[in-house]
Amino acid sequence: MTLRFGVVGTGAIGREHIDRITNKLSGGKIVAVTDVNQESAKQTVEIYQLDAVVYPDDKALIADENVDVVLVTSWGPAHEATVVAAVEAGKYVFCEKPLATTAEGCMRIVEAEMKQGKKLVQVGFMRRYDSGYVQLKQVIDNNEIGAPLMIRAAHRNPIVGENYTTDMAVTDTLIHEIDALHWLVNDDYKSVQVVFPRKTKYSHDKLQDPQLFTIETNSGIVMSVEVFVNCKYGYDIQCEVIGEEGIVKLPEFSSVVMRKDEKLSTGILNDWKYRFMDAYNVEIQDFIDSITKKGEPEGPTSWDGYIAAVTSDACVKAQQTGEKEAITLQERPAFYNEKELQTV
Ligand SMILES: NC(=O)C1=CN([C@@H]2O[C@H](COP(=O)(O)OP(=O)(O)OC[C@H]3O[C@@H](n4cnc5c(N)ncnc54)[C@H](O)[C@@H]3O)[C@@H](O)[C@H]2O)C=CC1
Ligand SMILES: O=C1[C@@H](O)[C@H](O)[C@@H](O)[C@H](O)[C@H]1O
Repeated sequence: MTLRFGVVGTGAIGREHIDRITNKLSGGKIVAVTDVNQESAKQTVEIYQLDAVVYPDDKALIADENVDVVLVTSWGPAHEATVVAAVEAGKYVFCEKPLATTAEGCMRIVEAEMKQGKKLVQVGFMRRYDSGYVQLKQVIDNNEIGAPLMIRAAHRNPIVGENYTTDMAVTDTLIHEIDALHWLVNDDYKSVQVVFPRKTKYSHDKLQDPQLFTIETNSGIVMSVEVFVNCKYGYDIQCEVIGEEGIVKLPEFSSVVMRKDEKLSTGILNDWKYRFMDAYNVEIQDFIDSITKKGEPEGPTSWDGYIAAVTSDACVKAQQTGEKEAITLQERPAFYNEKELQTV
């Protein structure tokens, strides 16, 4: 069985996912595309030589009975309307982060999905498919370092654009740690506080950079997460979990070691695309396989999208107040408890 994808948003990551579904993965095919920029949609069909219909908007694409899956790679604020419409039409959905820009929006998706009586939606939190994170989780789940007590993490981008503002350090960037860290330790968040260290001269007026988030979980694990998006030297993701009996850390990205000019050096990547390339491949292959073999996606759910949105709202509030802000989730519906999420 081949899953037929309709893509909403043919920008950067939309095209990358189209490329991987068409040329690298198995079991999927692009049959429809749309973009508010119709030229971009048409160009995409040409560039990737797709046998796909170009639709004027997401509604027309969702209505196509040849579309089994709606791949949502438009801008964040547009996600909710497309996902709700696709779910109401009974289509599977793979939605890039954020699932919706508000917790209420995510809850509307949760409700629409529960009404359909089966899981249809997966959120693009690809770190759960990164081999380093998967190894970290196995070590923690096997109790090899005892109970986790603290996490030290860092999310560093070399540079961001002029339109990237202080809140986007949360909604665009920290959101990946928000999803990955509670998943790593099987715990829910309780509170968050933010401090702003001395600002780098490389940042602009509307961006406080770097930022340091202290997030506490219900069991008392304290997570210190740095977001630094003008770090200059490269794209760098760090995560170290300190347990009662040992410490486990993400591996460094593998690169050759060079001896030259009296120096021993190794490369650092400069872009998330390369750092998480394998994770995106595994993530989307797993999405395709779980639907074709088991009838529903098994990756991050709409409820995970909701957790991320509630936490993200609290982090943005904490940026504004400077106070410790509570992170309060509604009770998890049994619908999202059915089985443990599977990853690679
Ligand atoms: N998982 C990850 O690591 C990453 C996730 N993302 C997420 O993917 C999404 C897209 O990001 P990019 O591709 O970088 O942005 P982009 O700006 O390159 O592409 C977005 C495309 O969506 C189109 N679009 C916007 N609203 C639309 C609508 N209502 N209907 C149809 N088309 C619409 C735009 O015209 C544009 O072509 C964002 O939500 C972003 O946060 C982006 C980069 C990495
Ligand atoms: O999702 C992503 C980007 O949108 C974001 O801007 C980067 O900070 C993240 O590292 C990347 O994974």
